[in-house]
Amino acid sequence: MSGAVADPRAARVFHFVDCGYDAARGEARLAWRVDDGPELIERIVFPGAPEPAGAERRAAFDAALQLLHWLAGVSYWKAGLAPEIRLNRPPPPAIAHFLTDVYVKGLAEFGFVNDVDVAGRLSVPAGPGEPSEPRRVGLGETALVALGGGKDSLVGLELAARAGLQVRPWCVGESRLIGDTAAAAGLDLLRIGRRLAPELKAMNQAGAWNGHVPVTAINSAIGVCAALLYGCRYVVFSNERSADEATLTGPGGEAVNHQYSKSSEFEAAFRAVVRSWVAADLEYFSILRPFSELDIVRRFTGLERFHGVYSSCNRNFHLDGPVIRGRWCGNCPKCRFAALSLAVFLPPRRVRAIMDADLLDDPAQEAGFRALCGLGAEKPFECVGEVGECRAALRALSGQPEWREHAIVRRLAPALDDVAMPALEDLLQPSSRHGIPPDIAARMEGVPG
Ligand SMILES: CC(=O)N[C@H]1[C@@H](OP(=O)(O)OP(=O)(O)OC[C@H]2O[C@@H](n3ccc(=O)[nH]c3=O)[C@H](O)[C@@H]2O)O[C@H](CO)[C@@H](O)[C@@H]1O[C@H](C)C(=O)N[C@@H](C)C(=O)N[C@@H](CCC(=O)O)C(=O)O
Ligand SMILES: Nc1ncnc2c1ncn2[C@@H]1O[C@H](COP(=O)(O)OP(=O)(O)OP(=O)(O)O)[C@@H](O)[C@H]1O
Repeated sequence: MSGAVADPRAARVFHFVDCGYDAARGEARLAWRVDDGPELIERIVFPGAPEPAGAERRAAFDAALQLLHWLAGVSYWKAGLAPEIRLNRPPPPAIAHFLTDVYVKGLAEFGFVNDVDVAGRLSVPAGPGEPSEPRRVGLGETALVALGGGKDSLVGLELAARAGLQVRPWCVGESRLIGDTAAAAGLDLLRIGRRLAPELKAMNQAGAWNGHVPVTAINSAIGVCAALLYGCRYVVFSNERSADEATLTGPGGEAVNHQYSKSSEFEAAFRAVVRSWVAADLEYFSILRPFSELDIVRRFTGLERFHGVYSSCNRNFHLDGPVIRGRWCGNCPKCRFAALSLAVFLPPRRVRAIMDADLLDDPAQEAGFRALCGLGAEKPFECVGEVGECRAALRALSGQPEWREHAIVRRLAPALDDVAMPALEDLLQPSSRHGIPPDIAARMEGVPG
């Protein structure tokens, strides 16, 4: 028996057992099993124990919960990479294809780091038929805007509000820092609970496969469930166009993108599945898709009320809470990218006030900044801007008297003469490629940048 723990890598069959919603407790229960091991149960808690109003919305919610069950299974399937998958409800072929794509591309970093062929091990069986006739469920006008504690979602929240959307910020998990950002916006935060199956920890300790998962895909499906429970028409994420750049190219020539489930490819595919499988009048989109990371940072520098509460450092966002004392660890790719990008638009004094450090003047950080700029090292597996953006940012700093003598700028600027990079002005131009509903996109055009 391989079961859930004994030897997690000996898994043969991964079962999608079932999923359900207890409206009295506001709790969704998602269950899987590896071989004949115990059920692995993940719980999602929706505050206020909401119930979907009416039969059509109930049917749409059941479909959304099913979609969440299929997507959240990635955390548990990846632990054993069982070659056979059995589903209590096999998806129609188009959705089986979508799930295969999300698992393979969303686990590309996992596969690369572990040197394991995810696509070769994955087989998602399809059931008969296509998604049924798209249903319309008649939701209210509120926009559920996902918050992640960082600058992107705060710029997204601000933009949505300024474009006239009735915004309701929400997040998955207990992060206090995310709560602080919502408070700084003067808005109540809808906090959705998520408890992974406790057995996963023991499986990891027993040597299960482990690595990065497409967490934004899971959060997106949770957002769609919430929209149906709370009666909101829009599920808004703040994923930037820079998230489309692959982190690196794998040995078979495939793109390995740490941010796959933030990409426009995922967004478009997920939106199509939501429309056909869940509800045709529920809108899922990223409000920041037209913008580069540098443009988002430029916009963020004007939102001073968030500067003392937010953080982009992922050391804040572990399931068991932060693993740092302050808001910035000061020594990771995200902290370095924050320092570099803020510096393009703010003087040293103000960057130091935000991050409590001046990373651009710390020679010990040179290798990390080289990696961001693709100067002899690979782009890191983290949510950072494009290599071209980092180069353009550094080049801009080399022309600014208050930054050009900083150790990192002085050391790396000469290397920029030999590499290609986009012009900063081009990076600050919005793109017209996005999935924002046309009426909202039109209203966004009137919002000052
Ligand atoms: C905070 C963080 O960076 N976590 C990554 C880290 O996990 P760690 O063990 O250090 O801490 P936890 O996040 O608390 O995870 C504990 C274990 O649980 C597994 N797990 C967690 C969430 C989940 O949905 N499924 C899971 O199986 C996890 O594997 C741990 O064993 O390292 C892990 C392994 O590489 C990463 O998987 C953890 O990443 C989290 C899932 C996470 O939330 N990361 C975001 C900060 C993140 O990377 N966001 C991306 C979004 C990209 C996307 O395509 O969605 C980004 O900002 O670019
Ligand atoms: N705990 C969470 N609950 C719901 N949505 C989340 C959560 N964490 C991140 N997100 C959303 O996922 C997307 C990607 O997160 P990301 O970390 O890039 O954004 P951020 O935290 O706003 O900005 P930054 O780039 O500064 O870290 C954003 O839309 C964000 O709102």
